[in-house]
Amino acid sequence: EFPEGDEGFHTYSELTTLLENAAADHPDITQLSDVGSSHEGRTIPLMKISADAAQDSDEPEVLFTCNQHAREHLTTEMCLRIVERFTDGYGTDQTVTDFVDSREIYVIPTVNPDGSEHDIEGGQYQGWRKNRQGQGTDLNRNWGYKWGCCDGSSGDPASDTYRGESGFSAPETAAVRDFVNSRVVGGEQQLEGHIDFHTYGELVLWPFGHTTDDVTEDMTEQQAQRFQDVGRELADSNGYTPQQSSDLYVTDGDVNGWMWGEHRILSFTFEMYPADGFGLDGFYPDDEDIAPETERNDQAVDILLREAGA
Ligand SMILES: NS(=O)(=O)N[C@@H](Cc1ccccc1)C(=O)O
Ligand SMILES: [Zn+2]
Repeated sequence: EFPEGDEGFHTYSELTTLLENAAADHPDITQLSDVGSSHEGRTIPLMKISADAAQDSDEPEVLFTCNQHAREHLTTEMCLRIVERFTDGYGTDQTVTDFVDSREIYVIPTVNPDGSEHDIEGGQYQGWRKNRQGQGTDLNRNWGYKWGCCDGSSGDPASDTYRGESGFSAPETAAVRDFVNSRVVGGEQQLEGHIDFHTYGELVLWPFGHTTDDVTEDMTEQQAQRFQDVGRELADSNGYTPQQSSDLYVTDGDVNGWMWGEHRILSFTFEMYPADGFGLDGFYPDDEDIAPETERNDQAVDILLREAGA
């Protein structure tokens, strides 16, 4: 359970109930399923939001993933905000209605349910980041593009950036990989945009993380320019700072590298509130901060949905 005073955050069972209720209340525009199970056997839920959700329409698809890192609970609330806004707002909010009618929106509110539940064990924050496999794998170093290539992760199982034994050695990254791979239809990847939500630092990040080069064998100058242009527009909308992720620090095996490197999906990381300098406390904002700090990204979500159709 969350500590006293932080009841506004959703536990795994509470988020599961919220998703089930949203699907029951909006049967025509939602399809609740899952992408597989975690190391400890928890289902990793997948919520699809789209008009005629039960059909695979020929519309641009977008994915939002949250809570790769266990202690970053505000990101779970960010994904639940997206679910609630695009279900409750359908038929009343014009922008929401237009996107639900013209896109297929996929939301995974927790990629790391085991780690997230461990982090709040006994109603005390554990400061936990990784999954619960052995001493834990950092899911955001376990993706199979340039895995372990560039000193952007650790080979020490005790490290908080332990990359795992191999790319996709964690069942959680493998499950999301399998879902994204399944969206290649007729040789075409249907997903065009992705945001992976993290805390904290108030940043908009884009690939690549494994090199400080803007242009590589998998990123042309024009493609790098598009990441910069869209990244800056996203950051203008929420007041975050835009930058290539390697300008922050070098990482390898991160999700954005794989989404773009493997599938050419326009993939960003958002580091949410707070900005900086709070140490471990920065991962544990008050639940009074949930509404303002998730709504702060509504416009950015709309920008990504627009870009997916561009
Ligand atoms: N949320 S965080 O504090 O772990 N920061 C993220 C930042 C990050 C995210 C995506 C690519 C490169 C770097 C991390 O995975 O290190
Ligand atoms: Zn993170």
